[in-house]
Parts: sequence; C-alpha cells; structure tokens
Amino acid sequence: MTLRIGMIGPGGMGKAHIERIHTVISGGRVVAVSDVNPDNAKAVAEQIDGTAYATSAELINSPDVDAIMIASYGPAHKPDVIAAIEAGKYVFCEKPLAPTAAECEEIMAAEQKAGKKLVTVGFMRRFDASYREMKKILDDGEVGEALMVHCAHRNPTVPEMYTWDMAINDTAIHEIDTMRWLLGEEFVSARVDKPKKTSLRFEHLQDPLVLILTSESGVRVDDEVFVNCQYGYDIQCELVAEQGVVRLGDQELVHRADKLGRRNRLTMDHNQRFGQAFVTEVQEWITAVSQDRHTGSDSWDGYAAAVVCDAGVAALTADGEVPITMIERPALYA
Ligand SMILES: NC(=O)c1ccc[n+]([C@@H]2O[C@H](COP(=O)([O-])OP(=O)(O)OC[C@H]3O[C@@H](n4cnc5c(N)ncnc54)[C@H](O)[C@@H]3O)[C@@H](O)[C@H]2O)c1
Ligand SMILES: O[C@H]1[C@H](O)[C@@H](O)[C@H](O)[C@@H](O)[C@H]1O
Repeated sequence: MTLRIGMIGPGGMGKAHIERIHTVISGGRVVAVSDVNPDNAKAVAEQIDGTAYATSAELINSPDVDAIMIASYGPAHKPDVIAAIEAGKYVFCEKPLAPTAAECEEIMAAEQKAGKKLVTVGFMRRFDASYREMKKILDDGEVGEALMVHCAHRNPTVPEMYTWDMAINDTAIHEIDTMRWLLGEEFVSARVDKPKKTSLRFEHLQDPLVLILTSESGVRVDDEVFVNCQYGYDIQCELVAEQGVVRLGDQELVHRADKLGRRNRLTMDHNQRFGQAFVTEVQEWITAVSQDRHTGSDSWDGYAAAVVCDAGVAALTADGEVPITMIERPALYA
C-alpha cells in the first residue's frame, strides 16, 4: 500500500523531498499540498497530479491523506504539528520543530494527550553514513570516552533575511542535535565566542562565530558557524576521545589530480552534501509510518535542541557561560 502524504509548504526543502519521494524512495507519494502562497500550492499540485488545499487544516483532516510532511517556515510549524497530532496522523516536521522551547512543550503536551509518538523532526544528519560510522565507533568503545568534538558548519552565503539569531536557531541547530545524538547526553551550558567578522557579510550578522557547549559529563563541543565562507558547503566534525580521533569523511566521490593539483569538487548546499542522508531519513520514515511505528528524532529531541538554541542565542549577547535547564523528560520520550 502506498502511503498518501500531504505536504505543507512545498518550497525549496519541500520540493526536494517530493522529488526524492517520487523518484528514489519507495512506499509513498505526495498526493496533496497546501501553502500560504496559493499559487505555489496550485503549481506544485499540477506537477505532481495531486490536490491543492486552501488551508493546512483542510489538508491535515482530509480522509485522502494518511500522513503529513511540514516544510513551511519554522515559526509556522507548531499549529500544523498540533493539528496533525489531534487528527491522529504521523507528521514529519522539518527542523526546527518550533523556534522556542515553550512552543515545543506545547507540542509535547498534545502528543502526550494523544498517548503516542507521532512527530518526527527532520534532523537528517543522524542518517548520514559518516556520522553513523563515527557514532558506531564511539558506542562500540573502540576509542574510549569522548572528550571533545570540533565542528564546523560553513555555508557559501546567506540571504539578507537571515537574521542574527539564525546562526544558532537555523544553522548550529544541526550540530546541537547531532552532538546530543552522538554523545547520548544533554548539554548544560553554552557560550559564544565572537571573532573578527568577515567583511563579506550583512552588517547585522556576527559571522563567523563559535558556539561552545559543555555536556553533562563535561565533553566540550565547539562549533564554528561561518555562513558566508564563499567557497562551499563545508561540514566538518572531529571527535577527540581518550584513545583515538575520528573525523568525518569529506564525502569525496572521486580523488582527482590534474594540472591544478590534487583536489575534489565541493558541495554547495545541504541537498548535495546530505542528499543520501535525506533519502535514508525519509525512506525510514515512510517505512515506519506504513507499519504504524515512530522513527527518527522525536518531539523531545526537537524540544532539547530548542532549549540549547535559546541558551546559544542568549549567549550571543551575553558575556560568558549561559546555563541550560531542561524540564524532566516525560515518560513518553524515555
Ligand atoms: N534539514 C535541512 O538541512 C534543511 C535545509 C533547508 C531548510 N530546512 C527547513 O525546511 C523548512 C523550509 O525551508 P525552505 O528553505 O524550504 O524555505 P522556503 O522559503 O523555500 O519554503 C517554505 C515554503 O513554506 C511556505 N509557507 C510559509 N509559511 C507557511 C504557512 N504558514 N503555511 C503554509 N505554507 C507556508 C512558503 O510559501 C514556501 O513555499 C524550514 O523549517 C527550514 O529550516 C531544513
Ligand atoms: O536552513 C538551512 C539548512 O538547515 C542547512 O542545512 C544549513 O546548513 C543552513 O545553515 C540553514 O540556513
């Protein structure tokens, strides 16, 4: 049976997910769309031979839609996630689950009322083969205890609408989630170091910056966020453990040597760099939902990432460490 998916907000990310679902992923089809921009909904519906709904509520409650994907703008996620939960439908929500921890708590309250985990948050790096191999090496005890992790998250450029807090809320949120997952523990404090700013940026941005997180057991994670690096979409991660160091591969397809030297083509955006991770993530979600089970990051992960982001944003304007405090983890997410 094909899972009939309704997509809310088919913009850049949503269209990339549709393309994957309709070409390389099996078991699902996007049959309905809605968008705050009705012309976009109509155009996408025509392309996929599906239905355009005037509102997300109508799409969510349609008997012709089995499960929901949300790829709209972050601040719009919460009401649609809650409506999907109330309709008893599995929902895949692109990161962030919601921009603030308080909104994520509302989502968790609705899910607990439903008594079942229905929400998956689109943290795709958990599905990347290199990160998975790094986690396996750590979990198998091959390098001993983790001590430090050095991360870099570099984007070629960002548009002017990218606000000052997005370096944390929109960009570093990936490392925040991936590091919680890799280390298997929560963070207790955040600090932001603010180096010399690149001249090739919009004036309102602190770019680059370094977010420094400390985990419950004392592991120190530093994350260089540099969103106007000009040269490529460059994701780095080096885990330093007691008996070894594990570094993320560069995802090279080939090793090339020519008169310009030994070099490799760089990826330029998230869809290129994490293309296979997105495929695995969405495939696992479709398979799990078709079997009536939850998979991937849950609402607690969305909440935890939001709490750390809130502290990171506070640290952007504060001097020194900002403590991170979380609510007790509800039993549903144990
Ligand atoms: N996992 C990743 O690496 C990754 C990469 C890019 C974007 N994202 C996430 O995906 C989401 C979308 O990002 P994007 O780059 O595709 O943005 P986008 O602006 O290209 O697309 C967003 C779409 O949502 C629509 N929209 C906005 N508000 C809406 C609402 N209230 N109801 C219905 N539709 C609405 C817009 O009209 C647009 O079509 C964001 O949450 C973003 O953080 C994740
Ligand atoms: O929304 C995007 C997306 O999440 C990308 O994966 C990230 O590299 C960008 O910094 C962010 O702006």
